Amino acid sequence: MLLCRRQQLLKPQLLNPTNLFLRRYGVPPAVLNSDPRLDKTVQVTNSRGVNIIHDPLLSKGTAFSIAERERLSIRGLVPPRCQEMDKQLLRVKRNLDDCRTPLAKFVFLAALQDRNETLFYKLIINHLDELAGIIYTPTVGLACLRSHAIYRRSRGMYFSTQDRGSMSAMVYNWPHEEVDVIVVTDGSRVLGLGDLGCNGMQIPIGKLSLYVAAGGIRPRAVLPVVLDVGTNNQSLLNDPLYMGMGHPRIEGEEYYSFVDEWVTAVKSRWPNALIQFEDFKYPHAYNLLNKYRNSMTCFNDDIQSTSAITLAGLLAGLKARGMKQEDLDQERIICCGSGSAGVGVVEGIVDCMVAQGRVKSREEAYSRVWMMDQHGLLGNPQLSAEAGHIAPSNGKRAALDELQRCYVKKDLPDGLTLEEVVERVKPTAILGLTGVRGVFTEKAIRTMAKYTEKPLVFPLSNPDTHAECTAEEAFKWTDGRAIFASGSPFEDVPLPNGRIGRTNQCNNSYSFPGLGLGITVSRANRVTSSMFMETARTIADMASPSQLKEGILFPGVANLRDVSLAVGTRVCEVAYEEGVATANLKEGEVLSEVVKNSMYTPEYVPLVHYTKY
Ligand SMILES: NC(=O)C1=CN([C@@H]2O[C@H](COP(=O)(O)OP(=O)(O)OC[C@H]3O[C@@H](n4cnc5c(N)ncnc54)[C@H](OP(=O)(O)O)[C@@H]3O)[C@@H](O)[C@H]2O)C=CC1
Ligand SMILES: CC(=O)C(=O)O
Ligand SMILES: [Mg+2]
Repeated sequence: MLLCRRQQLLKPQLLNPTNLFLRRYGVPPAVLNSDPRLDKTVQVTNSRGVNIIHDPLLSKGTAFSIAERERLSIRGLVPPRCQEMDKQLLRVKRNLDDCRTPLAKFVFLAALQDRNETLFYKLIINHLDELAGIIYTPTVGLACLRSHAIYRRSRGMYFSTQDRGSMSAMVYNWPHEEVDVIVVTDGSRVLGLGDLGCNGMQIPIGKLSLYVAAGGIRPRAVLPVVLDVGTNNQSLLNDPLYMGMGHPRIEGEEYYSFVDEWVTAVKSRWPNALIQFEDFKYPHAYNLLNKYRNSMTCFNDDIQSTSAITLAGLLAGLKARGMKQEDLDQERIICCGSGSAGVGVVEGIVDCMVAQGRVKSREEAYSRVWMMDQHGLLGNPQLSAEAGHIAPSNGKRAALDELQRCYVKKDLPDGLTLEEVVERVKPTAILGLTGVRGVFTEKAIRTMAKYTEKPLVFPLSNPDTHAECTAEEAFKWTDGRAIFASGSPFEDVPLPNGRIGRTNQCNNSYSFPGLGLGITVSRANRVTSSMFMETARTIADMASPSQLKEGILFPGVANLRDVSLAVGTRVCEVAYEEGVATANLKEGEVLSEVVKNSMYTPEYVPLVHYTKY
């Protein structure tokens, strides 16, 4: 039954409309020839009539030409005047501006995406700076919290505990044959908002919207997925509108075999698709990454691409202070948060220090980083006992895993507070990956600024309400000297002396779209560690000297497409250098051009109806 449906689907293709093609596909040349856009490519579809209007990947709203209306049987089904995209953009932007709240804008944009993806992406790309904060953090966080209340229409695929044993059939319910990128979450740690169960679906949708808008992946080749393994969020379980499974999360072997069934199903239909694991709680995030990274094309966004952009921030931060990128080992870095993102980030920093060759060993690199969790510093329990304290590791804290143990400081008492650690360590950089507002206290930041001329203050948690401190606080507590980067966007801060405290957004949205682009174009069969380090280096080199002088570390969000092109090209090169690329390059092809030309741009192309008899 499912296979029959699959066979019925004709893969829409972009083809050159030569006469031969027209004859082969039986489209009356007279109709096609009257289309003024025949010099462009055409898109062939087996849909017609109202189905075209209701298909967001095909619909053009009022922009169907008269010839198209004729040949697609939609004459009379749309208003008479053909309006090109510029008029449509004017209308949707006005409507968007009329929305009073960010959440209302989110709902409006989601509805537009569900009606007409071409127009949606054109609008997003034209106003990336303004709209990234709606379709992505911070507003997407609010949308996740309220997802069960604002739900309008389904997007993506849900695999739940009631689907065990059926997943390899279910994947054929997805209507598109080609899938390049899948973003999957189990909703267990959505941004800094905790367990939101299947409401977490807004995250894969938002990430994939950036894959398309910034990374140039084709809209029909992306698939957002939620694995609904239950939720431990009691208020969602109690809410009659909640749409997910109404039981607590499955754990242990049951959980891992559920994910395994899903992975097997997805790989059976789309063996080459890139899978991005997103917002899985610790330690599932690491366990899944370690289980699959060596056998398929996948990565964990929170662990690996967060590491890339944070490393980029530190490398650019060195240059902003007149140092060299190779001076990374000179930094003293406190990382608040030793979960998925925190450990991923510090591992990336250590990898880079080792690669730069200024430290003699990995152990020496560890000594430049101090890790904290909610119980304080990962330190030496024996020293706590000597100081008369009960160390958190003595009951309060779950046992540290292998990676976390590398960062334990033998010379400092376990469980020291941030203020105490800052006083002893005199850090040059402080990273926040806790998901907790207020972790960067005034005392800690002021003490840091006492010892460091230009402290790097990076409250990286999302959404903005969960950032460890605000931009205003960071600049106030450092007398305007901080170099500031946050996970969610903050406005620049006017300083008393007429200067402006520049803010940077340090979010994995700078890295994953380009990574996906490079991996897709090269058809890499593995995602390698070097891809992340090279992503960091590429982004770290993008700010101009004058921007760096002002404390600007990265190009603005409006330039995400350029960033993704640069990252995509470098990742593609790495894929060929490391022998994991499977796409054949033609003699004389320039990689940057290949990557650039492969990027999707939202334009209407003439539609041609064709049914295979
Ligand atoms: N900017 C970006 O691009 C990204 C930002 N993030 C953000 O990072 C945050 C954390 O994500 P993730 O690592 O996956 O989450 P985890 O739940 O895996 O880890 C959270 C960590 O923070 C620690 N923590 C909690 N409270 C405090 C506190 N008061 N002081 C110090 N540490 C504390 C926890 O300690 P304990 O184990 O003791 O509870 C744990 O180690 C989220 O808010 C997320 O939005 C994530 C990915 C990308
Ligand atoms: C940005 C991101 O991936 C997170 O906050 O989880
Ligand atoms: Mg995430």
